[in-house]
Amino acid sequence: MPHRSDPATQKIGDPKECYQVSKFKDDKPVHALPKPFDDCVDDLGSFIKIPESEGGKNWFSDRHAYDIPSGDILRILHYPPVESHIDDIRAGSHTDYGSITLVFQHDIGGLEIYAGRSRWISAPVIPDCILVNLGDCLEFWTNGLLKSTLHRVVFRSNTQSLDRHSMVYFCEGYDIPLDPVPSRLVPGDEVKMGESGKRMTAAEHLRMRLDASLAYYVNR
Ligand SMILES: O=C(O)CCC(=O)C(=O)O
Ligand SMILES: [Fe+2]
Repeated sequence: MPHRSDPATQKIGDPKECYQVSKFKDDKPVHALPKPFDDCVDDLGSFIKIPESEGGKNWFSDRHAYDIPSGDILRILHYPPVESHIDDIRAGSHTDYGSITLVFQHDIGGLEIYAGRSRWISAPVIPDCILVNLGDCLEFWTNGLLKSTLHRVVFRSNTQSLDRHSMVYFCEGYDIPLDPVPSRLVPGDEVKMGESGKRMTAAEHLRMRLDASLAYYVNR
């Protein structure tokens, strides 16, 4: 089913295809968190200064432990070349839904990050580098101190006729409330409520965003 990254404005889906791998279970192959993520979650906890009595530097890694349920996905993307296209967009503007996203680009660029005031800046392909995007859950957990990055993928005139490939690892929480973390650096302690009347969780947020991006096709 075509996927609309920007369901509010896109009529048809993104001109792209992808293959997604979720965590394997019960002795079937499993995907551990990529090393860069493992290496940085503890630092994030220290940076936010969560008291040790409240989970401290392990606050984030505890919520991304491998053996608890999560919606983690490895998405393998192929953006085919197009002869003529309606607009210049290979993937519509969107934020990612989870905590952080690791983007592995290869050769063909096109990823752009929204810099405010209608300006988009290019996130070029840097050899051997992984681009890290912050997602919605991190914005909720830090009550807006860290921003979920609006981004998109565009055609470049010199590479429009070429295939583009990328791999993206989405770190998603699951049954984890999206309340602000207990830190003096994070303003407010308001609890975010979900549609069920219970505290909104990362899984519920993920479901809502996925439903919104696919609703057009389901309701047609
Ligand atoms: O292909 C890329 O470089 C980014 C893709 C992306 O932002 C996404 O799938 O959420
Ligand atoms: Fe994205």
